Amino acid sequence: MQVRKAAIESLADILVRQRKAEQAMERYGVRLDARGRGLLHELVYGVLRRFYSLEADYSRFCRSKPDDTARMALLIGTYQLRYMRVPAHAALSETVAAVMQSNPKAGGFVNAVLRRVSEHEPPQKLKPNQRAELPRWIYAGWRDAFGAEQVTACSEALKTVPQLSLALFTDRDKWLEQVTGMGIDAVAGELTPCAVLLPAGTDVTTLPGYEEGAFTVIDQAAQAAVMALEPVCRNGVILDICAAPGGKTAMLSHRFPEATILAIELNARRIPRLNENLQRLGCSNVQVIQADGLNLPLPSLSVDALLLDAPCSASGILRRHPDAKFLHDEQAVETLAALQRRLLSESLRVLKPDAAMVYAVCSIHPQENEQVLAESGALWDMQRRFPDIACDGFFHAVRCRDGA
Ligand SMILES: C[S@@+](CC[C@H](N)C(=O)[O-])C[C@H]1O[C@@H](n2cnc3c(N)ncnc32)[C@H](O)[C@@H]1O
Repeated sequence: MQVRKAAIESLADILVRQRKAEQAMERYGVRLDARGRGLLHELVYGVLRRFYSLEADYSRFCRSKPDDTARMALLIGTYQLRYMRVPAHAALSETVAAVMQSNPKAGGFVNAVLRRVSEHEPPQKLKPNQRAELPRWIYAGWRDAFGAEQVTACSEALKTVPQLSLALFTDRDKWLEQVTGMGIDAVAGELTPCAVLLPAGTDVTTLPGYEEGAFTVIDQAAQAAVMALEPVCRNGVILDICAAPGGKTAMLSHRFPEATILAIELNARRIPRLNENLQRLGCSNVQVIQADGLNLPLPSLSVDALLLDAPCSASGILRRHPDAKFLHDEQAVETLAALQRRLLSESLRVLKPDAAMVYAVCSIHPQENEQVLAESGALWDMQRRFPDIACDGFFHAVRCRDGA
């Protein structure tokens, strides 16, 4: 019951107060043991991944509009009935007991609605966005930009629990041999020469080489953006703008050991973790600088290569962060796109004329992709990867030298 109560409170934080899932679960799951936290994660992320069909499911049986607490309880109750192996009577009684702790009056209503859910099949008729488990505006935007078939393929991938994706800094074949010898199901990723995929839920700290910094956790589509940065001259300066928590910084550091990497991060609270990660991963050629990417502390035409991994709406990584569906709306995407354009313009200012540059975002909205680059005055070789089982959705673009 305590786990369901924490799930109701976490979901209210995310869906009503627009807080991030990780922060909400940290707050309400603090008194739970490891097993309880695992169940809390499953309930909260499961509901966020399947929100639209769950809502359509229980709403059929509501005669009045549930208040926020009852709504969260109905979501987790319906999720357990449809997707978990919890016996129906336990799902009902535990969820009702949890909601009664915060709102005793809602118990009878939640009980009655969940009972009816348990007695019926899921609804056959769902709107396209409900079937895709996407907000209407994302569904419509992607359908118009990429076609209905592509949205269906993306949405199926976004409903899944992602595998663990690593970038290895050591010999991949040898490492894979060692890990598979331990009975762990690991395979090489296809998008980069250092990518490895492991089953969802694998504890990275138990893998060989963790202590020695032999790998970092980073999706292989994001790795491909780093690999797209062309080699720079020895002793060159590479700027990594928007660097924390440092997955791409670490890759840059290992890929270009003779360069100096300047890792620029605005948010002071994210810098300790960035430093810790870089230290653990043995990145001795990185200098971390707290600065605003909109006002870089560097002269014009001074850097040899640059990676701009801009803040974005995270639409490509909804399977990892399903809360992002509820944290951004169309207006927020426009605001982010305006920021991305300004970061791009400042990046271009500090680049040497013939320098290499990659623009990257973990969103696939055209507004944050090609539309950001359209007025940059440069030509770009663009790559949009749609989310699938083996990788996140991601966009990166390499500046073409002859367009610079
Ligand atoms: C997409 S994340 C970067 C992920 C990172 N590159 C990695 O691979 O681990 C975006 C980061 O940009 C930072 N950021 C946002 N606005 C910024 C700005 N104006 N200047 C520099 N960093 C900024 C955020 O604090 C956040 O850490």
